[in-house]
Amino acid sequence: MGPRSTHGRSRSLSDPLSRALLPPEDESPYERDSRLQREERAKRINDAIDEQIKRDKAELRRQKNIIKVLLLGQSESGKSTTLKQFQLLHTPSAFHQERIAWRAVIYLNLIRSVRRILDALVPPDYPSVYHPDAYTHDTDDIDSFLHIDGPSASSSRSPRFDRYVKRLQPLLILEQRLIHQLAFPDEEDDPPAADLSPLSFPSHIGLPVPASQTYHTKGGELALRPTSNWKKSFSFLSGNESKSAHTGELRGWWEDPRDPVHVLRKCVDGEYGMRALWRDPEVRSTLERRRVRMEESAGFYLNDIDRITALRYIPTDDDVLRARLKTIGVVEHSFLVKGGGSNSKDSVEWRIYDVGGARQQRQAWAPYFDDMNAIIFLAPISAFDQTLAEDPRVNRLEDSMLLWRSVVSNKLLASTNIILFLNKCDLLKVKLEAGVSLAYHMPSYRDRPNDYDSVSKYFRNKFHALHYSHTPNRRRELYIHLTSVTDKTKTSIIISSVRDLILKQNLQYSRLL
Ligand SMILES: Nc1nc2c(ncn2[C@@H]2O[C@H](COP(=O)(O)OP(=O)(O)OP(=O)(O)O)[C@@H](O)[C@H]2O)c(=O)[nH]1
Ligand SMILES: [Mg+2]
Repeated sequence: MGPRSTHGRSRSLSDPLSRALLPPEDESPYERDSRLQREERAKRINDAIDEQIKRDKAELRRQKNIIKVLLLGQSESGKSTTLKQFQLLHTPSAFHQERIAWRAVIYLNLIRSVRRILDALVPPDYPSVYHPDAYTHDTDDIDSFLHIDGPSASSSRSPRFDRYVKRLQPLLILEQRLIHQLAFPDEEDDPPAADLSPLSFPSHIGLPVPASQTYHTKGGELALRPTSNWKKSFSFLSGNESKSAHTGELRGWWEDPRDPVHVLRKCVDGEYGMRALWRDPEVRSTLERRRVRMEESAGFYLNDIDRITALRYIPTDDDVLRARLKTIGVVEHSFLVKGGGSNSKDSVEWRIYDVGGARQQRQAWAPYFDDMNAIIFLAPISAFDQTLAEDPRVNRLEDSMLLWRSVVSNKLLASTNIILFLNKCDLLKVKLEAGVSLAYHMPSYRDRPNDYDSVSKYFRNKFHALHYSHTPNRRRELYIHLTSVTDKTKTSIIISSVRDLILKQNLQYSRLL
């Protein structure tokens, strides 16, 4: 069992019958009363049928010992990371086997961070530096980011930005090659070199192939459909895994000159290499001035450049949990857990559904609403000063709250258990300690203390109150956890308790039937 895609079951929103069912215009008061009574009776019958269908479904699931859990929340809230934690806990050997496949995603995350830094450093009126022609400029004629932004602007003319771009350009070409390899794992060869240019950075990757159903890179972020077989490309040691006849040593990708690790390694050292870029104090201060906090961005590996670019690098569990690959569509992952059925010896099949959280992806959620045992909703509370990637006018926390309100008020979910993860608490702590003020971004916080305990308590109460005032089912208990789902140890404890809770509620519910 493993991830598989599920197709959307669409629900028609328009009702062509409703106009035909409007009451006649010349209806008498008596006719109106009896019509309303008829309609009321019909509604009661209808509701009873709906309820019965739901019970039948639940009963069928119970007999088959299936538990279904839906992960919801905005993009980058941590849904896929939570799914990885479930996998790590219940199918650890499969998770470990797949670690190697994440190498390519982690390389791509690292390159994306480099590209984001270069994007942030590019001066507003800079010529199209990412265009290949830009590299023919006499670098001394081009103002650097240091020159344009800094107070000493008029005194220094440094071409450092251009030197970084030039030095790191092979990474940007490698990025396209990796995307192609992940998107088309069945192709033996690299795309022809001619396909790799011209490059159009920073915000739109010039793809070497026509836009495909398999993946997209809007905003420079890679996303793969669940049907894509991307793990295949990097799942083995370069296809030529073998033992050396002389030494008996394992031979792998590091011996393949075309492996991406070699290009990466060439870009690490030197005055304008990756390591120097990230350590450059002037780069850091420009990032700070422009309020770009790389440490809190998804897929952050800049503090691990040497380890990640080592010849024989194999991702650790933590690396895989931190890897960022945006979800599109719906991914289903299932596994068996011993015990917990109505008979304690039974195995229960768990099916976890991980959806895409970006705004364009949310219409795929509703068809899954009427058939779930529980929902785990993730709200990243560190995001109070950030805006959505898909719409920079919308504050992320505000979006999370609106989403939360619409989920808890949804009638289809009235009898579904809801567990709330107030996530990214590690980042929240760091942010508050760095002095970022919640009240500045959320005036309703007023003059309360800007420390982790007060802020997390405030959010807990806020989300709880939204549930209380909008739920159609006041008897539904809400369970709230403060989480950092990239933390393996803490999250495994939370997941175990969530799992036991869902099982208990499922048994209680089935006893009521
Ligand atoms: N530091 C930190 N990073 C986190 C936490 N939760 C998730 N992340 C990281 O945030 C990024 C986004 O997480 P995902 O799990 O991919 O988010 P998602 O909700 O699946 O996003 P979509 O697929 O776009 O809907 C990943 O790089 C995660 O490793 C957390 O609690 N703390
Ligand atoms: Mg995801």
